[in-house]
Amino acid sequence: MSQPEIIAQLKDIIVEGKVLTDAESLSFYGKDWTKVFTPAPLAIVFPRSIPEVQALVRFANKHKVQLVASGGRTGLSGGAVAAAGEVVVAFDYMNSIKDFNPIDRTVVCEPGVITEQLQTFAEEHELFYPVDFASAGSSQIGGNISTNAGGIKVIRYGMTRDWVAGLKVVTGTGELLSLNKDLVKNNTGYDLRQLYIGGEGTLGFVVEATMKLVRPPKDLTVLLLGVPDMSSIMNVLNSFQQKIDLTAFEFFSEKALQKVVAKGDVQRPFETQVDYYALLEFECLNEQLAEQAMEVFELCLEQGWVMDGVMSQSLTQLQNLWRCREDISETIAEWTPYKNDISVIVSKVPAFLAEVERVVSEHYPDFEIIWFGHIGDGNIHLNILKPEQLDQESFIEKCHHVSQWVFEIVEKYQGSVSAEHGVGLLKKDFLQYTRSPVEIEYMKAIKRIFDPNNIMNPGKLVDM
Ligand SMILES: O=C(O)CC[C@@H](O)C(=O)O
Ligand SMILES: [Zn+2]
Repeated sequence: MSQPEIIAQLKDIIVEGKVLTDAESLSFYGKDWTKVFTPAPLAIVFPRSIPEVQALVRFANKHKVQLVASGGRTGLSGGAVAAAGEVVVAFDYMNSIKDFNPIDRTVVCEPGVITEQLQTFAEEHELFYPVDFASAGSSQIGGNISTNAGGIKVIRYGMTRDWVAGLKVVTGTGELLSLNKDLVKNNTGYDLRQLYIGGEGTLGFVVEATMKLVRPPKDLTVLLLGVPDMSSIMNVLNSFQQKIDLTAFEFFSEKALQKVVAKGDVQRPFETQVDYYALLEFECLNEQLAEQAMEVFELCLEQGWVMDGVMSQSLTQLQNLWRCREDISETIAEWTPYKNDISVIVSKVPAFLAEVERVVSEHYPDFEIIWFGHIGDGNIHLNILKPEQLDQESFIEKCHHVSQWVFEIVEKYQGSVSAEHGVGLLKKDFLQYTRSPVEIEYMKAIKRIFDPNNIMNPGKLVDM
């Protein structure tokens, strides 16, 4: 079937929604936040109902049309990129909250519901949706599920996976499956829901999700601490965790802070300049907890693990302190950074970091390195900034080369080459540092079952 014929047929299938083929839309919907791939989709379709999605998948199977699911496209691994004539399936019009069940504390969402929309809905009902990250204002629930989004509260609340009570999916053959039926207890064999969470759209589309909510945290307080070196950060984490249940424990380097402050919207938390900063958050429920936090803070000062610090006294101050950390990714985007999103178990972080630091400073002597991340759950974001005079291609080639050294350390420590951003196109070549060859074969076999014609986000995660 010719391309104009495919487009004409798409318009017949997506009756209620719309189909776009203009150059601007193709470019806009064909890329995510990686920005390194050149978008080249055939068309963008906007279904409005599950039957439309099913009809689309059946048509795509018949004519071997490749489909790429598209949410807010805030991904950082190229998982939602359409660079090879695919049809992008955007869920922007399947964006309503369909049901709320206060007894079960669940919300039924269409895939295009924006994360912030769900967070606000939960707040309006005196509840809380805890998966949070800087792109919550544009990312969509369907995308969050397909990438198993993490974010800044994982240490306390886990990843998106922990908040999915049930899923409706359309498989790669157009079958509609209702997975887990929102049950808390359901021991009836393989939990297929879990395959779609983090499946990066390679097994089919998430077309409805029942998300869990929880009681909101009370009296959140942030402590931002200046820390002389990476190993001290872990001592700080251990000292606080012995006494207080934390809702977040993040870190970033002085370089990262400098970039954010230079933008002009955020102020330095305190005058003292140190190499690293730890941001920790907890529910300051009573006087006793506040005193305990101060005691641990003083202990850390005495030990030389902390050089200076500030504790939030108001919601505004808490939000401003958070911006020192949350604004980093967007701020450094203008340097087209090469991103590493790596993790190990928390107890291995100090030794792991020491080795990665050594390799990075040896192999990137001339590049600016920005360290930050969710160190409390073992996840480090290592961003290498592109020098202005270096062209994009040579930069990526050099970074790819150094990545292998980093990933060898990841493998040695049994860590992950993608802690939360997903594999997509960017990390596909490095999957074997975290997954064994047999595991990868099983993954491919699973894909063949759900998507026998390899039409669902082909070329992402694994090559078939
Ligand atoms: O840009 C990055 O490398 C990380 C983005 C995001 O996961 C964050 O933690 O801010
Ligand atoms: Zn992150």
